[in-house]
Amino acid sequence: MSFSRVETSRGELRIRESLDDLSTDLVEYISQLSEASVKERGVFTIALSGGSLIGLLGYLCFSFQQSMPFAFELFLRPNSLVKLCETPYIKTIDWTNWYIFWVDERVVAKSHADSNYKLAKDGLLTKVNTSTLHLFQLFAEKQTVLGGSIENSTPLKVLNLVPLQSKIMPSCSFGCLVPVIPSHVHSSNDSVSAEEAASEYEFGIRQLVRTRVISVSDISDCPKFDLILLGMGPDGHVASLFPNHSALDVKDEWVTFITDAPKPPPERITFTMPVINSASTVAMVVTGGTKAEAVHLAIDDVDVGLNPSSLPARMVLPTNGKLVWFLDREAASKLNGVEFSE
Ligand SMILES: O=C1O[C@H](COP(=O)(O)O)[C@@H](O)[C@H](O)[C@H]1O
Repeated sequence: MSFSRVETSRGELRIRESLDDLSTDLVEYISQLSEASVKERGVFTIALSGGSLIGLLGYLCFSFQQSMPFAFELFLRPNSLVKLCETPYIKTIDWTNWYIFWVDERVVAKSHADSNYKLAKDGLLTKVNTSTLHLFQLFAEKQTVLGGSIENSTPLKVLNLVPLQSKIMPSCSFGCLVPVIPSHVHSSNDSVSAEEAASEYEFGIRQLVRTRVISVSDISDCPKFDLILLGMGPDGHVASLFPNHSALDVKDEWVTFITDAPKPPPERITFTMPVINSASTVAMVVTGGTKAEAVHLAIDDVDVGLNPSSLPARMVLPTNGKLVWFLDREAASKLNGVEFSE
């Protein structure tokens, strides 16, 4: 089985043979959502989880770097334009219009190895910024040699970087060149208690809903993120919503806190289930055989027992949005009716 895509009552299943294929598919999916959202509303609001998910997003940076050599080819031989405009080379992401949030955060310093912010910063945000910085530096060097001006550089236009350039580096000062705009990165306060961090984080989100950076749900007052990316633990927890925990019952808050997570560290803040289920799209990204049983219980038509909160992942079902599962072969191995060829 190389790739299987199945519609179920528990969302769309996208099952890939290898982690590489899964990562490519996930990144392609995110860039399509980002493009559609930026076209429609001018922004893309994405909430990240921590854990193994972040490693799978690395291709977001790679696909960007991959386009660079072709940009150079175009720069030196303008008639290669057609080739560069073909996918996947034109597939770039409008990072400046991304607004980034965290679905959950561990209450530790931002520099701590357990911090979900640090994980995404090191594994994604810094890499994106470094790639772009290199791209601009290389173009600028070439332009100087050829006596041109970087402002009119065709590669920048083709790679859709001209708006970025005028927005954040009108003076061509590379020092401040970062495509992911720092003020669009909304992480929680790491110097206060879990309770305060949750309420501050919710307050910040409320401001952005008020100014319509984040949309509002059509059926409640909840924020409607364009995309919420969720991982899942082997126990079926999502975000920092653990099985049978009272945080699963919180309905009147957007962000809550816990001090007794069964998985360390114990203190965490997390989006509540109503916020998760108000997103336009929720992507559940699950890999590895240790999660196969939870995947089966969360997706298949089975009786999970009396209490739905025994499996938080099964409670994820956007009310007015889309649920998509990105699974590798191992994670999908216990699903009913999915056949794998050798
Ligand atoms: O503790 C957490 O765990 C989940 C799942 O992590 P994984 O490493 O098993 O993929 C993660 O989604 C969540 O953000 C994190 O805080």
